[in-house]
Amino acid sequence: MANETVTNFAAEAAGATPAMRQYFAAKEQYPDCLLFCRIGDFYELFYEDAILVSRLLQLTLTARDREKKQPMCGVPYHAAEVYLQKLLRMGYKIALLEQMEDPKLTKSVVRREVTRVLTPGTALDPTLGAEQSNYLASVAVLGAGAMQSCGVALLDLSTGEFRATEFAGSGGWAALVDELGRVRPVELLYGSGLLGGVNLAGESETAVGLDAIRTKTAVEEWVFTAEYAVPLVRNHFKVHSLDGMGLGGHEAAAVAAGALLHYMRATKQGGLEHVDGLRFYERSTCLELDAVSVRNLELVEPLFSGESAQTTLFYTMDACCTPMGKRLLRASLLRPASEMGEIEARLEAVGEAAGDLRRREDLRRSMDGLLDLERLLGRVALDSAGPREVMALAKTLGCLPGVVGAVRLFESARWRELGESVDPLEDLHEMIVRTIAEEPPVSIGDGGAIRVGVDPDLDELRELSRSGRQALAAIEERERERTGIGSLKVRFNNVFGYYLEVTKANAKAVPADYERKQTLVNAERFTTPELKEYETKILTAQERSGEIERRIFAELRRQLLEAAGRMRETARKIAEIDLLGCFGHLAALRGWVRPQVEMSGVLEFVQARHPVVERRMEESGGGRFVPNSVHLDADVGPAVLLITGPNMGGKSTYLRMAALLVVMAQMGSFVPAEGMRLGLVDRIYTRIGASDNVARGRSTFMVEMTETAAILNTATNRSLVLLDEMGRGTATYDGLSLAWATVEHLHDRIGARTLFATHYHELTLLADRLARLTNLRVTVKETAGGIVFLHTVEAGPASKSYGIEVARLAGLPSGVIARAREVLKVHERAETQQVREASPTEGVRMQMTMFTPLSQKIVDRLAEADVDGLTPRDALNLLAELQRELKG
Ligand SMILES: Nc1ncnc2c1ncn2[C@@H]1O[C@H](COP(=O)(O)OP(=O)(O)OP(=O)(O)O)[C@@H](O)[C@H]1O
Repeated sequence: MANETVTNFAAEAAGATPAMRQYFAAKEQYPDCLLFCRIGDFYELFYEDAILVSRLLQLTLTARDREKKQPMCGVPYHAAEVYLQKLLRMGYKIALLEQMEDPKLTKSVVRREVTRVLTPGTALDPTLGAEQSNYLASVAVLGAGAMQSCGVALLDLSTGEFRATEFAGSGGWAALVDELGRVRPVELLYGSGLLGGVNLAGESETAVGLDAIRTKTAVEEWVFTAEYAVPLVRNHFKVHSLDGMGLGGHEAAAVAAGALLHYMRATKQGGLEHVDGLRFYERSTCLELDAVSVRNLELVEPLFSGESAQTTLFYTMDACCTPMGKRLLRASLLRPASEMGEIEARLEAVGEAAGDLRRREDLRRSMDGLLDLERLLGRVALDSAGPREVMALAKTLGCLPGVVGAVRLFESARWRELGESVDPLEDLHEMIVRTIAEEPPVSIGDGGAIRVGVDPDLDELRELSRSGRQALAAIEERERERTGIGSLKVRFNNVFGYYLEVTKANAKAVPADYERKQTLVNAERFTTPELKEYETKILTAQERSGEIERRIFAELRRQLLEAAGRMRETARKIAEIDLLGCFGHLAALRGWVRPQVEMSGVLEFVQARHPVVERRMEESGGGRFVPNSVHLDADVGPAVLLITGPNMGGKSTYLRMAALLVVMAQMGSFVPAEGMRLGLVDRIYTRIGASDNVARGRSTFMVEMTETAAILNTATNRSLVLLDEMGRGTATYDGLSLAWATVEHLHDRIGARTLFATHYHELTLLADRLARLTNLRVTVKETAGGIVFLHTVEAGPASKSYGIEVARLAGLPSGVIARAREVLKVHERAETQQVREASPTEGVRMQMTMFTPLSQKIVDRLAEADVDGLTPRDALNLLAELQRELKG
């Protein structure tokens, strides 16, 4: 997010002090960044930056000059981190202009340079949840039209995960935007010409994609050329060809990745050692969920921001023990598998874990102490890990053999594979424990981080400074006796080094060989030649041991980073182990069953429950979820289920339940039902409820139609389509006609398994015409006191609508309810009349009459007219008459 600069820095620089000239030069170089300029113990901001930041962070705005022409605000250097993180979270970019020399040692002005640019996608956010990723994304578009290919690369610096993919053809851009909508990067890099050249909103109206990305950074266009970007990738990974990463023939993906690496360099991000691999991935290898469905189904985030995350499937299924497992769970929810073998292997492993409480609990307990291996490694690579964090890494590594042991007690193929292939990294654990002290200090500069026995020189120097300190204690004792001053103390500070301190009152008793160093209000400080000698000894010893500790620590860091690839591989395996354990745990705890997956068009579940709603009802003690069944078969049986029934009856819940169970099954999890048969689904489409896109300038109806268009244009007979209350956002007849035609198209042309919930009772008549459409209804019981929702779904169309009843339950004034009943009666009578008038032999026409009565009469007249027998005059008269009728 560029902050607009209005100050003319070139003009300001002309009469500026040397320090400010440095500032202006840096500002020119990084115009889209907030420039934090280090001056002494503060970071200062000037001009527009100062005005903006003082407002955003509630800082006091001052000025550098009397005339207040140079606004200024600042934050203390030591507390800067908090402020920087806040600004990054708001989407701003920050350049740090640091002092490159010790001000004490320079006579002229201190040299300053921008040492690092912090951006939302490159800075580590300490508040990031374990399951969340912090993606920096980059997009590259090569070619045009049918030859176009759109590449995207994603890097999570906190874990080192780096992957790329591309989408070819004219629909490539829309697919890419959709992918971004699902991944939700915090920052997006693009070629400076791109976002202007491609109509962002136009091609993909439905996309949650680009709008949601707060920080978009334009990079020079030439960076996105294959000649420049591809060699960057090759050089970074030290490979001759990108084929090994699966990137051969995927130039757009490689270019996006290269541009991303360029940006890391341009913003001076050090420590990319843990980014040791780049992986090409393909969306088609998983069950595709577009950004709209991910949102509608509340897979990982609640539908409306600000709502509790408890409505998400992620929350309901998160029983993972480790942060790696949580991240994999989240990723799997967004990309469930679509390959039979993979799903079966997982289900088998989950089944084994679910059936054996002892082994399962042993496994889960063995993962209890595991910290975030990937993030710790990330911190080591970025050189922000101190000795304590390295020790924490060791503790985590120390748990690995236990995990491996527990995994090996299982027998199914997937467990065996994992048990045999996971590297317990015992050598790395050993290496750290051998090097770092048991209870190390936070920072390496504090001393004492390296274990005794690692380096003889270090041990000797430590001994020296220790004996030196002992000698000082002895001096203190001796001098107290010699001078008779009981309160005499040997002390130390950074400015004066070691000194003898006596109170003012005792100053007279000081011997002649004491040399005065400093006078305070209540005390005098002295030194002696002997003290000086020890001081030099101790300080040099400390300095030298500090150097040795730093050297050893850096060497350890280097060795750890050399093994970064192994650690990341292990972290991946641990994530998988954790996830399978979690699924096993959930299956056993909640009585979920193994779905039967097959290559067919079937979707069938018996007595299924919506996992999230059921859990929430349990937690709030709000009754019991009523299980329901579904039977669909895209190949031979019913392909479209049309669900009618009152508001609040449970239609949406039923639809969502179907989709969630498919997602769960294809992730390899058991499902909340008595039984489930699932012919693998290639893609889930959802068109559910009103979207809040209105805020972004698109009408609800427009969004609904764009989403429906996407479904009708791309769904296959292996897809699952959910349509909830389609056509509501426009005039009743328009909406009904569109819904009608959509159902026909899905039924006749696509044959996708479809669940269609609607309030248009007229649609239930479609069952007479469409052989593979089945009517279902949610049931209610009418009692003397009103209606009771039973939430059971049964065969047949709903007999009547209960809108007014539901409105009464909602507390509409009784006068309004009574009047609504009257109006309804009038309308119902009129409608019945029209139905009677229509020819009973022509079923289709009768249905049409129900919602286009007027035009139908005209159509009938036209059909009856004997065109050959009409004179031109009669024809004109007929035309005039029909028009009159139309105009009413
Ligand atoms: N099978 C069920 N068992 C128990 N409660 C249920 C069940 N299905 C739905 N409910 C509850 O009933 C309420 C209404 O459900 P839902 O939103 O699915 O109804 P709807 O028919 O789609 O309503 P509308 O037409 O107004 O959108 C929700 O609070 C939901 O938790």
